[in-house]
Amino acid sequence: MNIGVLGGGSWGTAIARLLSKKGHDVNFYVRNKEIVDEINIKGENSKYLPGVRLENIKATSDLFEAVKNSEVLVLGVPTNSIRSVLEEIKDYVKDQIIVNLAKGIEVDTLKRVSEISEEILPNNSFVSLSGPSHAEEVGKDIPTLVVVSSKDSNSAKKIQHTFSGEDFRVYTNHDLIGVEIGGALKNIIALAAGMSDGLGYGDNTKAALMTRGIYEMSKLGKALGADPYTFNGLAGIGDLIVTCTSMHSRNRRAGILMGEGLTSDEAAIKIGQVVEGVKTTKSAFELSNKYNVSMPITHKLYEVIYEGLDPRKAVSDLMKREYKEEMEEIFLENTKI
Ligand SMILES: NC(=O)C1=CN([C@@H]2O[C@H](COP(=O)(O)OP(=O)(O)OC[C@H]3O[C@@H](n4cnc5c(N)ncnc54)[C@H](O)[C@@H]3O)[C@@H](O)[C@H]2O)C=CC1
Ligand SMILES: O=C(CO)COP(=O)(O)O
Repeated sequence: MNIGVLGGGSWGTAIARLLSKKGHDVNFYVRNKEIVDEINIKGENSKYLPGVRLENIKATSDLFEAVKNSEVLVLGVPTNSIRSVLEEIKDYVKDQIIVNLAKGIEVDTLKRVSEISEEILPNNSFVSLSGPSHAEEVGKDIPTLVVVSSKDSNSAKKIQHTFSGEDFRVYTNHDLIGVEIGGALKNIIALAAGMSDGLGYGDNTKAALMTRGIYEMSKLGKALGADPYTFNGLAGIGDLIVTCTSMHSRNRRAGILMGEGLTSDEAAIKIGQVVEGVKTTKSAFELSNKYNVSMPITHKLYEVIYEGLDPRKAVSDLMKREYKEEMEEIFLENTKI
């Protein structure tokens, strides 16, 4: 199959390699010309995925070239660049299936990536790929399980078969909202878990953040129309575990730096790659207000990032909240768990 992969960061590169190893013809759009040359001449993207050999991938800085003959188009750019990339390609796109890799909620519109795609490319099927999958490990063929979701189950199944391989097992899930919201919100909790590590707190604190974190992710998901059970799966708890515990995680590492005293901007510069959780914290904060969902961790993180609250004070504020029942009645209503 002829596949265009758009976005030459770590995840786009790992996925371009995975698809080319499966025998697909990969046209890889990378904005930076020096990286294009390095991939084509030396078979490496040393800035974003050092030490990983890239073979049979045609990198190009010509967006049209990557789009024109493709049957599937993979979006590997960060969430807040998706709109501008889709606007740029919309006149050349035919009937390709769009596969999104980004995990976030657009900050200006509070839209999920599927909603942005539907707005700009209403006639193209859209599939979201999510789950615990660091590029650094997929680039080394370490066994990984992910999930794909779409409103069109045939497209989801097609992408499941297109991407699955010996070391990369793809499930389908019918709950597109849950899959997208899980992937986006886990980055917020990973920032908080990293911050807890940076402050010198322990495993108890991190386990608490992860457990209460998945609860608030599920609550917002439910309010937005997701099946809360999806948050028990790969796109929910699975991705939350890997992002809160792995040193590959950009969000966790940024959180550690913030716990050590850096601002979110300083931390993001030091990481040198997209830290999606920073903007998603703002999106989720606004969604939780709009839908009247209590999300205390997200709200405290919002205050740390956008209002300069001291992270140690944020933890102490969370500890001093009124005593309550673990699960709210309203959440348990019509919930399968
Ligand atoms: N890195 C990982 O292990 C994983 C990342 N993701 C998600 O994938 C998305 C991309 O993440 P990474 O690859 O880690 O980011 P990254 O920071 O490594 O790379 C982002 C790439 O997008 C390019 N880009 C940004 N705006 C662009 C535009 N308008 N036009 C063309 N290129 C543009 C940048 O130049 C850069 O090459 C994020 O939403 C992230 O949450 C999901 C799963 C795993
Ligand atoms: O989504 C990811 C792993 O599943 C990547 O998370 P980070 O962006 O925090 O590295």
